[in-house]
Formats: sequence, structure tokens, C-alpha cells
Amino acid sequence: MSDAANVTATVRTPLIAGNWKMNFDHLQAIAFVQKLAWTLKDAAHDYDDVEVAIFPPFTDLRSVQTLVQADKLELKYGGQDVSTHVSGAYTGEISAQFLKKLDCDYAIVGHSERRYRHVESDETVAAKAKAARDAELVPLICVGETAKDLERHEPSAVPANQLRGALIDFKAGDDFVVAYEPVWAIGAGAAATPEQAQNVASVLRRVVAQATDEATAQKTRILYGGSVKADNIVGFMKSPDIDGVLVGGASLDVEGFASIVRYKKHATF
Ligand SMILES: O=C[C@H](O)COP(=O)(O)O
Repeated sequence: MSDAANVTATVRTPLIAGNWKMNFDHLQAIAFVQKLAWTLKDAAHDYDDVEVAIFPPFTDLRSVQTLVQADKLELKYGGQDVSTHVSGAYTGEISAQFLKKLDCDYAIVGHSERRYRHVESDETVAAKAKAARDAELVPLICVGETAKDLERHEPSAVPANQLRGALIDFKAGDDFVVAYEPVWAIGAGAAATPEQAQNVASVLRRVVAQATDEATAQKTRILYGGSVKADNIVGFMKSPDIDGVLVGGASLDVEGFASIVRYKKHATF
């Protein structure tokens, strides 16, 4: 019997995550969260076993924390990036410890906009993932291939290598989330097909198993990201190795994001 078959089936809580990127100041963040809470208020039955998280700019996090705690909202939040360092002379950087102090649950690491626009290497992403884990945040590790990569490699080759690199300091039992985001689908208006995403996600789950163990691979959530909207989320959520989505543009509209959160309304699972 294979290792995978030996592990008792694990239920992975779906995660619907909104990455605001560099959008919304703290006043707009407060208005957004209030409106989102209001929009979802009577819809809890549609997403009772779904976890919802937002990733606002750093300057919004304190306001989001205040609102979430004052109104006891079922909403997680995290940083869009994190420093590899704990503290010191690193102008402009944000420590994972500071995010933890604001009761963040997550930190995104390795988003393609950082890998390519800020030239972050696999080593840097690994150090950021470790810094987040060491501060007791859950790293949300992004991986994905460019259109150019696809001309030379199998679709899963680059994302799998990036994930191997990011997990170098991780061990069995560690808590992290993987987001498969094909770079060619980000902000493109056209997502990968659920089949394309599932094929890569299943390879990524094997990479997690090799880097940790089978039980960790079975409990680790793998998200798809890249032009996710309310009208295409169902295909991804029906894919066996996809446990949620990382949404960019469509997470900036309250109604649109609420509709993504309530994806079960659009189909039978
Ligand atoms: O972090 C989110 C991804 O970059 C996806 O962005 P998008 O939904 O605008 O394509």
C-alpha cells in the first residue's frame, strides 16, 4: 500500500484569501471590512466551513485588527510579505514578529510580483517562509511558472522547484499553505483551467510529501490563484488537490469577493 493510502483521509478547511496588493489605505480598509461583514452577515450557512482571509497593505493591518477584534469577525488576516530578519538595520522591512503582535495569522511569501519585480531568489523566499514559521505565522508560499517557463518546461517543473526551495527548512508537522499561481494567469482575465491547476497541484502535494511526510502533505492546503472570479471558482474548488483560492483583483470588490466566499451557493459539492 502506498504512503498516501496509509494516511487516514484528512479534511482540509477551504481557504478563500484576498490579496489586496497595493490597494486601499487604512480608511478604505475599514470601510471594506465593515461592508464585507455586513454583506456576509446572514450568509454564514453558505460558508460555515470555509476560512476567509485578507491580505491588506501593512499600513492597514492595525485598523483591520481593531475592527476584527471589536466586532468579533470570523476573518483572518496577514501580511503580503515579511522580512527574512527579526529586527535591526533593515530600512523599509517588516518583521514577522511585528505581524504576530498584530495578531496576523498568515504572511504571504514568494508572490511572483516579489520574485520578479523585486528579484527575490528561492533562497530569499525560503528564509522568509522560515522567518514567518518561526514567528508562529502560517507562511502562504506562492509558486508559479511564467509563460516563458512553459515554452521550455513541463507546467509543474518550475513551481515544483520553487516549492522544494521554499521548504528547505521545513519538517513534518509544520503548518504552511501553498498557492499555485501561474504568472501568465495573474491579472490576465483568463484563469488556468481547473484541469491545468489540478495537474500542477497534485505534483506540488508530492513535493510537500517529499519535503516533510505524507501526513503533512495531506493536511497542507494548496490554493489556486490567477484571475479567480465568482464565475470560475467552482471548477477549482471541485478539484481534489485544490483547497482554496488566492484572489487578487476580484478581492477588491466587496460583492464580488463575498460571492467567491459563498462559492458553495453556485454548485453542489
Ligand atoms: O495574489 C493574487 C494573485 O496574484 C492573483 O491576482 P488576480 O486574481 O488579480 O489574477
